[in-house]
Amino acid sequence: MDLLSMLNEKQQEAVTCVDGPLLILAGAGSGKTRTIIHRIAYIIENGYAKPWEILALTFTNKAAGEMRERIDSMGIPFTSDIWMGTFHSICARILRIEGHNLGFTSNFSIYDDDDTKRVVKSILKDLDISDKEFPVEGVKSQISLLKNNLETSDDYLEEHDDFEGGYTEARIAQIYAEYQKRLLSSNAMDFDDLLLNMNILFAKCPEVLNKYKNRFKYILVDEYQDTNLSQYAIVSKLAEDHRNICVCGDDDQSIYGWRGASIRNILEFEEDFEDAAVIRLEQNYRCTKNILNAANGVIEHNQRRMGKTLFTDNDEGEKIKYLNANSDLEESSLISREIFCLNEYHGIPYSDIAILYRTNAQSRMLEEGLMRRNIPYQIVAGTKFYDRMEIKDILAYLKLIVNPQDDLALIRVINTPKRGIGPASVEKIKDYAFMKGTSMYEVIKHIDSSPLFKGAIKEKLMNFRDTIEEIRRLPENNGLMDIVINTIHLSGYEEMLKEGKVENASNRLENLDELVNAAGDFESNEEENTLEAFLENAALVAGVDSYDEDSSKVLLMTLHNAKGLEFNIVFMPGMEENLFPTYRAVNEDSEMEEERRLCYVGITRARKQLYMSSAESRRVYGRNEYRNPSRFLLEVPDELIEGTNVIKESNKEKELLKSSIKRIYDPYKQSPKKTENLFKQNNSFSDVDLNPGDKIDHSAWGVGTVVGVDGSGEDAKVTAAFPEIGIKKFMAGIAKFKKVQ
Ligand SMILES: Nc1ncnc2c1ncn2[C@@H]1O[C@H](COP(=O)(O)OP(=O)(O)OP(=O)(O)O)[C@@H](O)[C@H]1O
Ligand SMILES: [Mg+2]
Repeated sequence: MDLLSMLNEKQQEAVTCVDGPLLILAGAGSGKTRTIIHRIAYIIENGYAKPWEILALTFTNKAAGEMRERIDSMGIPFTSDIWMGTFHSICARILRIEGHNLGFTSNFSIYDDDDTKRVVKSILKDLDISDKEFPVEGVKSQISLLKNNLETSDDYLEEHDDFEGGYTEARIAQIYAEYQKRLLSSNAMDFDDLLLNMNILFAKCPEVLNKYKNRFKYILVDEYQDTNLSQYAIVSKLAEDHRNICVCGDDDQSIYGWRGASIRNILEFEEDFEDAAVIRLEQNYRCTKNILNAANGVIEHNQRRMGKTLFTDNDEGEKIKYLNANSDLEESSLISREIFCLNEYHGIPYSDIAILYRTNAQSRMLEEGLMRRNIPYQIVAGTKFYDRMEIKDILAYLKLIVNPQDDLALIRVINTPKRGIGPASVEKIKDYAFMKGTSMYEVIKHIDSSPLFKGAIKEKLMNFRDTIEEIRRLPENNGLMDIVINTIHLSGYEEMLKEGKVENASNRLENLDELVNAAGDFESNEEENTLEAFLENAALVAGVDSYDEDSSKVLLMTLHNAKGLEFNIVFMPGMEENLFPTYRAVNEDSEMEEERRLCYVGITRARKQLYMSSAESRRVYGRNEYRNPSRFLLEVPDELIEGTNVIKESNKEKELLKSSIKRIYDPYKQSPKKTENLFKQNNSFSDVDLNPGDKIDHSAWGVGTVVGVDGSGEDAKVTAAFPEIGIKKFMAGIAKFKKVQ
């Protein structure tokens, strides 16, 4: 197959200059992902490397699956041997083989968000730290940020072991160290550990690093603008000898700064890899002219850009349609009516249509609108099927039989279904295991000969042990699907649900059926179809990995989840100030630029037609709030956007609208002083009396919990924890926040 004929000249150049560092820097829809796919095929076909000598990192597992399929369809053999996946899944794979160097066995568990929170909670309890002072969510994000910036718990503890140097930091250091200790003794890693431990492993065991340096002759990274320091460190170490690293990205699409991703990685690639070739792709193949120009018009308002030009030979296409609604309810009706018409009168399949929104909370209203018109839809959510309670319970049984050291899994299942083993007994087992330096299951396993329990409770524990041992024997003569079916049965879970005493029992039974199906699919489709591999997949697969494109349903997802994807028709609802851009960004230039990049990502997902909409009032925290249209709407050049018959403004009114928006945000650009006054005026941030435990809404960091207050009045120093952001300190008199009830 002629691999080059389907590419333009620049793309061909990017595919054929195989050796040495290469940065493909290009705007949306210019074929970066396509170029990566062809480059891999080219490398293999021309004998530069075998499939198993190539490492390709993608942003989602779904993207990796699609890449593999595409390469396969080009007639390239052994594509399943290419190391292709997300950073997390590739690291998990390597750590299964090499983790013993760090004290993990190959069957370590992967803890998700919820598991992580449970561990933090129990540490706070054991160390007698109040979760009012250190909210679980805040501690969790703080640890995550430290990990992604390559701060190990040992280093951090060393730097902050002394309370004089900062109470909060010292406490966090203590919790972080204990957290790592517990994960290690449970033979478990959280998501960030997969990356951090990989770095620690490379630093600690040069021979392991060398092994993988030699194995991966070519490294390719898609969506490079959203890698964090920890990820960057992994690829740059792997590539430091041969330097055959090709990264592609778009600085204008960097949207994960809030999660620790660093645009620095793309900005400084040329410094990190001297004499790197840089190829710019300038032709967009995805969007109509109008859509592309609208996207360009918006992103131009950002200051911090590397600067790119992007053109398309595609048709001009339709103008962008703006729907203006009275309320969020009306917005959802307008959107579903439009979708209904597109399908009914224009024959557009539902699966061509996507609704992309800023926050998950917007989906409920949109869903209701679609339901009213019987429009089939599918939500691609960040929360996963595997997050449901019943699914997690059964997976915990499976995790426990794979990794008996996993205390968290044990605690989850020991009394689910109810077996009369109460918290006091669990605590007793935990303490005893701690004293003996062993796992809780190990204690239960030898409960017969243990003096720890007597009588009825001993019997109950022995029964539980027998159940687990029976489940443990399942893999000896059962395939994956039968293991799952039998676990649901033997654990007593099925009976519990069938008795109907649990809320939503029938729904949960259906979900468990779905889990059985998932196991069945995995068993027949995956080459490595072991229970271990299934559990790993369940831990790492995200909602966005599992949606079905062929299902003839409208897709709903957040703008963040839509990265890298394309749809014929895109709706962007909620184009309002304080929603998109989020209110957190209004006073913070760098956050505003990230919001604008997110808008650019949204617009450029559309191939043929884009709708944007806003509501004049929206229910927020149970109150109706008056809304102003988003500044991003007005940044779309006038000639590219049109109202439909539902648009209410006359041109004159539109002008008024525009000037009202200017009034809202122009002062922010002027002097900081003015901004502050304006903020105070608009939001009535008056003097507030704060105490630890109070919830506040901060202009930049969102809703958080006050951890400490030092001093009083305007000069008081406030320490507060913000989910996803971490612990922040600020002066009460200067910061912009309000107390929330
Ligand atoms: N040379 C080409 N000829 C025809 N179509 C192309 C060409 N290059 C890319 N395309 C098509 O353009 C669309 C966008 O390509 P691709 O998804 O690779 O872009 P991208 O740069 O990765 O976009 P994003 O920044 O959104 O990730 C795809 O449908 C792709 O098949
Ligand atoms: Mg792409």
